[in-house]
Amino acid sequence: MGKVYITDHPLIQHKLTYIRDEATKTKDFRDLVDEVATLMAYEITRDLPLENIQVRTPVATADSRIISGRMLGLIPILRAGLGMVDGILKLIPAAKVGHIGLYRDPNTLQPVEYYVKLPTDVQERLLIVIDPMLATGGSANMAIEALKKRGCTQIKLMCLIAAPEGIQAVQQEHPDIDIYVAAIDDYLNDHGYIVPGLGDAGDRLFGTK
Ligand SMILES: O=P(O)(O)OC[C@H]1O[C@H](OP(=O)(O)OP(=O)(O)O)[C@H](O)[C@@H]1O
Ligand SMILES: O=c1cc[nH]c(=O)[nH]1
Ligand SMILES: [Mg+2]
Repeated sequence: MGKVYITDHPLIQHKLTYIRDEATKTKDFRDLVDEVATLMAYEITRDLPLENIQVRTPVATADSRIISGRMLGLIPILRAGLGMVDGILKLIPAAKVGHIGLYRDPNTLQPVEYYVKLPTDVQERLLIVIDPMLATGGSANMAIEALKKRGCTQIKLMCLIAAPEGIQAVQQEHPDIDIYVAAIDDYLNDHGYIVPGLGDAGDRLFGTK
């Protein structure tokens, strides 16, 4: 079974409070999501392998370490996942970015795929699927499935807020996937929104409501 990591660093929790606050306006919301994504990237890359190298300092030769040729790929689920991409790229600028466009049908709550564009070498990369919200888990499951269908085997999932239902759905369908979240909330309401959550992440990021 994949593990669930709650990134409960005080800075992340502090910023998440203002992300949730309905009084937080679009610009601040976007900046905060960007900052939390950077902080979560620090946690999600914790197990990257290192290799020893020597580097010449102005004084002497230092036995030192660098990340061992691990190629990463960021896979934001459109739209809301886009809000976390730049924050992660600040720490991992060499990562390539693939996009999976999904929207959730408001009546059935089922995800509908409308766009997929991935790096050509996506199968060789360690992939981080990014979406602020893991609600029913339908969108994350469809995105992970789209990657597996194309031969990808190393996949992690990063979300800001998850519902218990979403975590369970991903664990059931993709038991090999580790999930990183800043918070696990209480439940889903009748409209499939996470309670207490933060509302509609895409609308709050892009000011579309
Ligand atoms: O776990 P689920 O029940 O599938 O719900 C989560 C999805 O819903 C939201 O996207 P939305 O459909 O609102 O699209 P948007 O990002 O374009 O607003 C969110 O960003 C997730 O992708
Ligand atoms: O609470 C939710 C659930 C799905 N999508 C969102 O943006 N928010
Ligand atoms: Mg939305």
